Amino acid sequence: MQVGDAVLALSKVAYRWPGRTAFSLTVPDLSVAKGESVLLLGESGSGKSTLLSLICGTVLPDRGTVKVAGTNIAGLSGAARDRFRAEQIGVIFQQFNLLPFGSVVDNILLPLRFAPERRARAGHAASEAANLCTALGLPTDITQAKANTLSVGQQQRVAVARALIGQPPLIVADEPTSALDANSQVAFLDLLFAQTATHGTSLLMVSHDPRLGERFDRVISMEDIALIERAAA
Ligand SMILES: Nc1ncnc2c1ncn2[C@@H]1O[C@H](COP(=O)(O)OP(=O)(O)OP(=O)(O)O)[C@@H](O)[C@H]1O
Repeated sequence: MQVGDAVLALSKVAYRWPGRTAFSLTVPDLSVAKGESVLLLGESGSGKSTLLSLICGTVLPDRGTVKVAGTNIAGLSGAARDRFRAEQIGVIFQQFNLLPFGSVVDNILLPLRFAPERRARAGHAASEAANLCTALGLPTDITQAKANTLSVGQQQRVAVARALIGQPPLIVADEPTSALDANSQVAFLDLLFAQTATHGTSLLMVSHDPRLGERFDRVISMEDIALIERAAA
C-alpha cells in the first residue's frame, strides 16, 4: 500500500497507561487504506480499546506516530486535536453514547458542532440527518423522538448515522454489534457496509467475534499486529 493512500497509519507506536506497569502495547506498523474495511480481533484485555484511543487521539503514544488522513495527531494542540477528531473520525461506541434526552436529530448532528469542515460537507445538515435515517431504515417521523425512547436497534442506527454524517474519511467502531442478536448483527453490518461503500469511507471495527470476518476486506488480530505485555492475572 502506498503511504499516501492510507487513511490511518501507525508507525512504531508504544503506549503504557500512566501509573500502570502491568500492561504495555507496541504496534510497529498498521495501515488502513482509503475505502478499506478492517476487522480487528483480540481477546479481552489485549488492548483493542487502548489502540482505538490512540487512533482517536484521546491518548497520545509514548513513542511513534499515529497519522489520520496524513496528519500526525500528536503534533496538534489539545483543542486542535479535539476538532481534528470531530472532523476526520466517526466513532461508534459499544454503548452508543447517545445523549439520552437529546432528539434523534440532535444526536446525529452532534459531531458537526465541533467540526466546521464536516458541517460544510454535510450541506443542509438537518436534511442530511433525515436522509441518513431513511437510508438506515429508521422511520421518517423519528427525528424528533428522544434517544431514550428508542429501541436498542434504533439507537444503534442513530449511532451509525452520527458517525457517518459529513462523511468523515475514517469510521472507528468498538464492538458495535455486541448487544445484538445474530439477525440484528447481520442487518446492522449490511447497513454500515452499504453506507461506507457509498461514501468510500474506511472502517476499522473491533470485535471478539471472528465470524464477522468474512464481511471485511481484511481481518487482523491484536496478537499479529502488536507486542502486548501483560502481567499474569
Ligand atoms: N483508562 C484506562 N486507564 C488505565 N488503564 C486502562 C484504561 N483502559 C484500559 N486500561 C488497561 O489497559 C489494558 C488493556 O485494556 P483494553 O480495554 O484496551 O483491552 P480490550 O482488548 O479492549 O479489552 P475488552 O475486550 O475486554 O474491552 C488492561 O490492562 C486495562 O486495564
